[in-house]
Amino acid sequence: MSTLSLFDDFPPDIEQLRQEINYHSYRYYALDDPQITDADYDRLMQRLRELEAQYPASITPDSPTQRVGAAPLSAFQTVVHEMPMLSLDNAFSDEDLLAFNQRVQDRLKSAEDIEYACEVKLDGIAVSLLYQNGLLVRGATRGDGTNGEDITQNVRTIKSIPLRLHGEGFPSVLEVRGEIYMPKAGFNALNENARITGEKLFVNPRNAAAGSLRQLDPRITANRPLEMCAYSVGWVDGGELPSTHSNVLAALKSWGFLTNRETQVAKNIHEAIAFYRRIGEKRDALAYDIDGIVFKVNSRKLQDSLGFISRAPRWAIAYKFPAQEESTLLLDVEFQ
Ligand SMILES: NC(=O)c1cnc(OC2CCCC2)nc1N
Repeated sequence: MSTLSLFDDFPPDIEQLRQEINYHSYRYYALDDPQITDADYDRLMQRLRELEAQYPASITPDSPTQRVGAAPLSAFQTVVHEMPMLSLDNAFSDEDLLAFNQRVQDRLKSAEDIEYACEVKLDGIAVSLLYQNGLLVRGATRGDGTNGEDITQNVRTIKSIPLRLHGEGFPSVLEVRGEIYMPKAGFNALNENARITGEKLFVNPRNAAAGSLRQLDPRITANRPLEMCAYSVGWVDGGELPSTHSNVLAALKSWGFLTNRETQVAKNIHEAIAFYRRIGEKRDALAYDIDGIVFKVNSRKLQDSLGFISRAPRWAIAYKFPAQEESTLLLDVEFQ
């Protein structure tokens, strides 16, 4: 059956309604600027569910009604990352950061100021999302950097993860990397509910996010308040990326991803340190846990010439904040 005839048989508003809902999701999650109320959004979703129940053949994998799969998995499959997911070198003082900047300049044989992209370091679970021709085909944990776990069913339930990329100009193969985390408010509500129902409490939002992603039943994951923030690109094919990391983040936002609003470009390492101070002062007021700031050489050409030391890039460093109040760590198997 040709696509044309497929849609000929259904009222055209099913596809149009789907696109309208996806547009409102884009405005809500990527632009943080919704045009309709949550109640109106829910009414549109209810309408789509009714129409798809009437015309089941019209359902597409990227329909917003298809986020929660049915059958729980018996186990997670292993995914081999086409490009290793790297870890980050740490800095614990201004001196460490200045030394990092000096190493970058020495390596580049340049005394020029280095421009840095400055990002909050979200305290969640690193994840890889693979898109082919704009459709989400795979979600995986970082694992050991080379082998991760296939959690596609679970990432599909997270509303800030687009099932289909928005807009255009994206490469035919695009691997987006980011952090899945649980905002503080969602964590507190989840634990409040667990207290009432006598279920296990989570120690902190990171553990709660890891526990929620580790569920073999996606219906449980679907009920957890998880968000995903994109912060880099891995494997790319069939297209070019912008020349700076900050413009890659802008492109990811235009394609429908949540990117962190605190992100800024520092002209040099001294502005980077000022950014670290400023975010450090507002850390407790942020809606999510962070454990530092990630500084990345903004020029992707310079990133390529700097390369990596074994598993950590020479072009990026995490400047950590002092650990917050130590919580009694319950034994809990976690995703890396
Ligand atoms: N937890 C974060 O928020 C975070 C982690 N990692 C990175 O970038 C790494 C990825 C590959 C080299 C630099 N950025 C982040 N914002």
